[in-house]
Amino acid sequence: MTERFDIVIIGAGSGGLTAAGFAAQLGAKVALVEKHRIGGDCTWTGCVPSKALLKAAKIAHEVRQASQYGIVAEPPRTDMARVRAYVQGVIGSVYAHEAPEELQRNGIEVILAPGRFLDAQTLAAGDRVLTAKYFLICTGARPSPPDLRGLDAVPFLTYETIFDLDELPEQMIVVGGGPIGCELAQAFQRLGSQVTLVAARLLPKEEPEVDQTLRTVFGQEGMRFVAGRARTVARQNGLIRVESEAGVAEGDVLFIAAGRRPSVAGLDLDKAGVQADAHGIPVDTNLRTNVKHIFAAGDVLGGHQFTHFAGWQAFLAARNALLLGSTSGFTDIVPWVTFTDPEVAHVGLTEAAARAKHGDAIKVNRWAMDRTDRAVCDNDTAGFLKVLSRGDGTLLGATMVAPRAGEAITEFTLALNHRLKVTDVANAIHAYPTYSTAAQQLAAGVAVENFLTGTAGKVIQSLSKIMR
Ligand SMILES: Cc1cc2nc3c(=O)[nH]c(=O)nc-3n(C[C@H](O)[C@H](O)[C@H](O)COP(=O)(O)OP(=O)(O)OC[C@H]3O[C@@H](n4cnc5c(N)ncnc54)[C@H](O)[C@@H]3O)c2cc1C
Ligand SMILES: NC(=O)c1ccc[n+]([C@@H]2O[C@H](COP(=O)([O-])OP(=O)(O)OC[C@H]3O[C@@H](n4cnc5c(N)ncnc54)[C@H](O)[C@@H]3O)[C@@H](O)[C@H]2O)c1
Repeated sequence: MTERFDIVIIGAGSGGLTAAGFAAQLGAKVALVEKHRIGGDCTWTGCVPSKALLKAAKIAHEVRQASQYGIVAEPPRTDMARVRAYVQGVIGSVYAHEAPEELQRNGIEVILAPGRFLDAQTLAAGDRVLTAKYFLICTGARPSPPDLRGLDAVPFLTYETIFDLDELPEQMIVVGGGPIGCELAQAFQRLGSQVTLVAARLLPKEEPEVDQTLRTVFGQEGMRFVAGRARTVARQNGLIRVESEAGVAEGDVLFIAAGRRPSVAGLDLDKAGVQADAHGIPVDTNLRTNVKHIFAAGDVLGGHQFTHFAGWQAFLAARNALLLGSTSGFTDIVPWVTFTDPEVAHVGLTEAAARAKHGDAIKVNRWAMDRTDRAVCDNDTAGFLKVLSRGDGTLLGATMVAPRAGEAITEFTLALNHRLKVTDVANAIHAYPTYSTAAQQLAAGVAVENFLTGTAGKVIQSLSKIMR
C-alpha cells in the first residue's frame, strides 16, 4: 500500500531533522527516512564527538601547562578507553533529543530504512512505499579517499572510525590540513600521541595568516609537519610510511582527513530524473533540483559543509516547498569555526575574495590578540582579529583566531546581516575583559582614524591646536 505525505525527507542529519521539525510545526504530514542513525554525521561521527574529544585533550594540555600558573600537578596520562566512554556519553546526551520516539511525539513519521526513488513521485523505504507532494534530499556526505598510491594495502582511519579508538596511538600520521585534520591532529597530540601532519597548508580556505599561527601553536605543542601533499603510502618494518613531495612521515596509525564528497549512492536518482554528479546535486537558488518538486539541501549539494548551514538550507527548502513565495538558500554571510585552540572563526569575505569583488579600495585592519587584556590574563595570546571593510566603512568580512573566537564572531555575523559599518561596532560598549573587546578596540581605532582624516576631523584638530 502506498502511503501519502505532504513532504518526505530523506536523511535525518542536521538538515533533515531541522526541515522535519519545521514541516511538522506547520502541520504538514511529514515522513523522515533514515538509513543508519538519526542525527547523521554531526551527532555520531562529526561535530559532537570531535568537540568532546577536544575537551578531553584540552584538559590534558592544561594539566601539562599547570606549572606555568603556579599549580603543581603530575604529568597527565590518557586512558583512551575512558576518553572514548566520555565521548560516547556526550553523543548519547545529544542523541536523546533526536531519538525516533521524541520525533514521533512531535508529529514526524520516522522510517528507519534506506530510501530509494522508484520514480519522481514514489520512494521505497524498506518494505514501505511513500508518495508525496514534495521530497527533500538531505543525505549528507562521506569521507573522500585521496589519490594516495598504496592506500588500498594499508589500514587507515577516517572520521567514521577514529572515535572508536580505545587505545591511544603512539605515533599518528594525519593526512590533510582542513578542519578535520587540524582539529583531530591537535586533539591527539594533546592526548599524548606524537602526531605528524602532512599538509600543503593548514586551513587553506582561511586567510593565509591562519596557517602560520596554527603551525606555531601546534609546533609548540610538539606536533611535527611534513609539507606538501601526500603521494604514496606503504608499510615498512611494522610502521606506516607516508611520502609527500617534500618529506616523509612515519607512524603506527594513519588518519585520512582529505575531504568529504556528497552521498548519493543508492538513492536511484536517475529513476526520479534528478541530476547529480561527483560534486553533488545541483539546485537553483530556491534549492529545487532539476525536478521541481524535489528539493535538496546541506552537504549533499557539495558546497559549505556545516551543521548550521545544512540546517538553515533545509529549513528554507521546506519553507519554499510548503509555503507561498520563496527565499534564496544561498548567502555570502556564513559563519564557521574550526575548533582548534585557538579557535579559527570566519564570516563574510576573505581579503582575497573582497579584493576580487570590490577592488583594492577595501580596508584591511588587524588587531593582535596580545593587545587584548583577556588573552593576556589567560596566557593565550597567539592569534589575531582581521576585519575587512569598504572605503565607506561597511563591513565585508572578519576572521578571528583566539580562544572563544567562535562566540565572538557572531557580532560580525549580525553586523554583516544588517550591513553595519566598522563605526557601529566601535559605538557598542563591549564588556571588559572579554575576547570581544578586540572587536571594539580594532573598530575604535579605525573609527578615530576615519574621523580624523575626514573634513570634520581636520577642523576639530585645527580647533584643538588653537585652544591649547
Ligand atoms: C569530524 C567532523 C567534524 C565536524 N565538525 C563540525 C563542526 O564543529 N561544526 C559544523 O558546523 N559542522 C561540522 N562538521 C560538518 C557537519 O557534520 C555536516 O556539515 C552536517 O552533518 C551536514 O548535515 P547534513 O544533514 O547535510 O548531512 P548528515 O548530517 O551527514 O546527514 C545525512 C543523513 O542521511 C542519511 N542517508 C544517506 N543516504 C540515505 C538514504 N539513501 N536513505 C536514507 N538516509 C540516508 C545518512 O545516514 C545520514 O544520517 C563536521 C564534520 C565532521 C566529519
Ligand atoms: N569545525 C567545523 O565546522 C568542521 C570541522 C570538521 C569538518 N568540517 C567540515 O567537513 C568538511 C570536510 O573536512 P575535511 O577537513 O576533511 O575537508 P577539507 O576539504 O576542508 O580539507 C581537506 C584537506 O586535505 C587536503 N588534501 C587532500 N588530499 C591530500 C593529500 N593527498 N595530502 C595532503 N593533503 C591532502 C586538501 O587539500 C584539503 O586542504 C569540511 O568542508 C568542513 O566544512 C567542519
